[in-house]
Amino acid sequence: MNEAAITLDGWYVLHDFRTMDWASWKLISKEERQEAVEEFMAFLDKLQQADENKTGSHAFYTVVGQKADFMLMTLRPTMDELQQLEAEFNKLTIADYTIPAYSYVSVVELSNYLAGESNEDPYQNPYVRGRLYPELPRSQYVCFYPMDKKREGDDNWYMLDMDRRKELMRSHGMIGRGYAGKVKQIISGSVGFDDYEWGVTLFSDDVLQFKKLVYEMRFDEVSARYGVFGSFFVGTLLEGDKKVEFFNV
Ligand code: VOV
Repeated sequence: MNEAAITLDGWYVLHDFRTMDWASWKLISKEERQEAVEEFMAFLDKLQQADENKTGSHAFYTVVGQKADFMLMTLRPTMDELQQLEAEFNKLTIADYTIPAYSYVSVVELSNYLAGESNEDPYQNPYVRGRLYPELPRSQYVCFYPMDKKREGDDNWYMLDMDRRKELMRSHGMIGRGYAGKVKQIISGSVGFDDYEWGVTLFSDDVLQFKKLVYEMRFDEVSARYGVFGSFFVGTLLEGDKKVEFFNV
């Protein structure tokens, strides 16, 4: 049997994509809308509190295009907490005016492909902890897509031996490194949790860097031969006054 990579697993992640039912939203009174927005803002403040206490993290972005209107991404130490947050959101008045568009369930993951030999407990390493329990940045743009590694005929990632996969991942990492400081990536594993094997979430202040990075990776063997991709979502940060303005009609 082939050797599975050993993963380090961090916070659980829910990407929740919603479309606004603007027609229904316009039918209620201005006061009712204001109350619903205030209630939602209080919910977002509570999420922000968790970010500050480092007991979780979240990101709130619009989505450009017809796939959804906004994305709420939440990270928590347990799947149970994610479920509770999702239920809490669904019970808010604003949720009555949203239509579920897409969701993705995963857990932040680091593999051992490029890890050196060490006797220390990686879960105690501050760098590793920063990656597994990330404080999501407030970058201007987000990009999310799910992906698989192919299992077809001769192109089967899961039939490659460990050394070959290490070699390929090294090349992948080298391309990624060229985007240091420009794009922050969060890779979350979703085998057994959702329809694809990983969720890829990218953050940047320059939206064009998503296109450049994803395009450059397409030529790298890991993506060129083995990458299978789901839908792409791209959006802009909702922060400060923009959060409330978004719901103005
Ligand atoms: C911003 C750039 C960037 C950088 C620096 C980077 C580096 C690295 C390293 C060093 C490693 C391996 C160790 C680990 O950390 O797990 C990975 C791992 C992974 N990556 Fe990556 N990746 C990036 C970016 C990046 C992108 C844009 C994509 C999407 C691919 C594309 O074609 O659209 C991606 C995918 C992945 C996946 C699915 C995995 C897990 C694969 C597995 O089989 O386990 N990744 N990645």
